[in-house]
Parts: sequence; structure tokens; C-alpha cells
Amino acid sequence: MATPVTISVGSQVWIEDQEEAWIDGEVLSIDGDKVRVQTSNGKEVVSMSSSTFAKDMEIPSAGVEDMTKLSYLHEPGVLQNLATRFGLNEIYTYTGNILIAINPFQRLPHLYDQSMMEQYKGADFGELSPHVFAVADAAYRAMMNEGKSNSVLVSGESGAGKTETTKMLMRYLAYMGGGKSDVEGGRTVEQQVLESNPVLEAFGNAKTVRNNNSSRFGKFVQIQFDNKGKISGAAVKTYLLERSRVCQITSPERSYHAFYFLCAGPDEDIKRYKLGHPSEFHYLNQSTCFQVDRMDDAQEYLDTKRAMDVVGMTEEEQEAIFRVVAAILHLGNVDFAKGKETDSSIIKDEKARFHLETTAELLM
Ligand SMILES: Nc1ncnc2c1ncn2[C@@H]1O[C@H](COP(=O)(O)OP(=O)(O)OP(=O)(O)O)[C@@H](O)[C@H]1O
Repeated sequence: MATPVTISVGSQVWIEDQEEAWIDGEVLSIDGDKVRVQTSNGKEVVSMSSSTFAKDMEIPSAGVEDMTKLSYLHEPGVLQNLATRFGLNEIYTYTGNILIAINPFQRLPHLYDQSMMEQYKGADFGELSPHVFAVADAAYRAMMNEGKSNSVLVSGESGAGKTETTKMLMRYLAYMGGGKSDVEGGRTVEQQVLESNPVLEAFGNAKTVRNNNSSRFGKFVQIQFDNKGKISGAAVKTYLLERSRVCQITSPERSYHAFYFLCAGPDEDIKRYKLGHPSEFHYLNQSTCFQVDRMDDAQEYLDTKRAMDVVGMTEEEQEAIFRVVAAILHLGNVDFAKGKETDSSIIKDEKARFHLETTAELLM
């Protein structure tokens, strides 16, 4: 979006900068499509007019809550507003009815507690500070008022905060649609909806370079409500799991959490599945990373099992699932050697045979 018309000598502008992405400055002179700028870090730089943008001098020092209020909706203007707000611990900003969330990379419990949900309940969109609960509330109320399904799309690059944002959306919808009427074996439907996350994350998330808890699949979460607005059911559809991660990983990444959780399980499970430290398994030891900061695999194993209980998986079903998880690890340790006949191969040694037999046992 070139704005040469509004730029003249003395104008405050943004120009591109190798390190800062954008830097502000004052126009010293203009020669055709070349603009000479004195930057705020004391340099004199020549910029093309097509990549020189007018700086909004009227913007409040705390930025604006809705970017449609910016005089210039160009990249440096948008980024400056988001950075200003982030500096004041405001991670959410609107652009009309779109919510932009900046990853704070720290827990902000006060932002998501019960009192916060109460505040946003029924408040008009835009009345309170931008928040993911406001989006969830607007979607919920539109559904109730219009009697039609509604959806919220969460997008961003890896590590941007989609998974966390989705959890907050679900938490708010569970809060709005919660009720004790639909209790199934001591578990409310909304509890089941929320507990589906740890189960999905155990089997579909992994540590990557960019995110210690990266979802390696896409998901469509459907929460069903009755005509009183109470949650009546839920369904999750998953897409395109990164399957290659099961047998191939590189440092400093990990495979899917479930493998490490199971290897850190209680002794009886380790014995039952004939497991050991992750470093003993080829599918895990291609990377030197076995541990993730602030993730206790032993505790996560118990939490995953508890979440599986809540969503209604029986003990037999859980065992069948973990048997497959263990079998995959053993299968990865089945090595082959060249056989006597051409193009033939044999099980390499006793160790490989042990893993092959264990795999067969586990898969029954
Ligand atoms: N609102 C938030 N509050 C606190 N921490 C957050 C928030 N959003 C994200 N984070 C932190 O950033 C990490 C990465 O976020 P998240 O897993 O949601 O990203 P993502 O967009 O789902 O990434 P991927 O596409 O790799 O799955 C989280 O594990 C968490 O530590």
C-alpha cells in the first residue's frame, strides 16, 4: 500500500529495516521515487517511496483496541499497535470482529479465571477489552438468538497459540453450556469435552523446534447444544496427522508424547509392555531429546489415563491402545541382516528376535 501522496519533507514515516523489520524516521528529502529518511536510531537511509509508509502520529500511547480505528492500516502500523499493546501486557487486539492474539509465552491465569468468564457473559462485543471469551460469547449468543450453528476459525503459524486459544474457547463454551442434567457415569458432558484435549495431545502432539507441544494434526471440534443452550454432545474430527514422525525424528525434536509418557509409566506397565528408557528404542533415539522442559512424562501418563477415563474409554480399550503404542516401539527395534539367498533377509540377532516376538505378543 504505497502512500506517496501523504509523504512530504518533514513527514514522519516507517521504512523497512533489516533488524527491526520497520523503523520510524523523518523525511529529509524526496527525489522521484527515492525518499531520504533520518531514522530514529540516528541513521540516514534512502528508501523507495513504494516501501515508505506514513506514520500515524495521532495514535494514543497505549495503542488502539480495534485496529480499524488506525488512520493507516498498513503492516508497520498494525505491528506497531500490536507491539505497543503487548508491551502493556495486552495480548488481544481486534480488527473489526477478528481477534488477534499474541502469544505471551507465560501463564496468565488472571486472564482466564471464572470472574473473567462472568464479566464477558452477555457483554456486547467491543464493550470490554478484546478477549477470546468475547469471541466465544458472541458466537454462543448468535447461535442462541438465530437458532443456527456457528463456527470460530483459529489460525496461525506453528507455536502462535492456536491450541491454547481453542482450549479457552472450549472452556468458555463449556462454562456457558454447562449443566448438571447430562451426567454420564459421574462425568458431565462439558467435562468430557474439555478432557478430550489431553487425550488428543498425548497422541497427536510432539515437541518440535518451534513448540514444545506442537499439534501435528488439524482438528474440527464440534460442540452440540440443545435448544436451551446446554451442551448435549461433542465430536472431534482430526485431519492429516504427521505420520512420518512415528518412525523418523531428528534432534532436538521428539516423537509423539504418548511414547515417552508410556515409557515413564508405573513399573507394572513397563513390565507388561516390556519397555525401558526411550533411549533404548530406535524410533525415539534418532533424536537426543527425550525430555521436554516443564513436562513430567510420568505424571502426564497418569493424566492421560484419567482423561481417557473421563471421555469414556474403558480399561480394556485403554490397554489395547497402549499395547499398540508399545508394539510400535518394539517394531522399530526389529533389525534385519542379509540372508544366504540373494535378496533375502533374516532377523539380525537375538535382541531383534525379542522385539519381534514382543510385538507379536502385544498385537496378539
Ligand atoms: N494464551 C496463552 N497463554 C499462555 N501461554 C500461551 C498462550 N498461547 C500460547 N501459549 C504458549 O505457547 C505455546 C505454543 O502455543 P500452542 O501450542 O497453542 O501453539 P499452536 O499455534 O497450537 O502451535 P502448533 O501449530 O505447533 O500446534 C503453548 O504451549 C504455551 O506455552
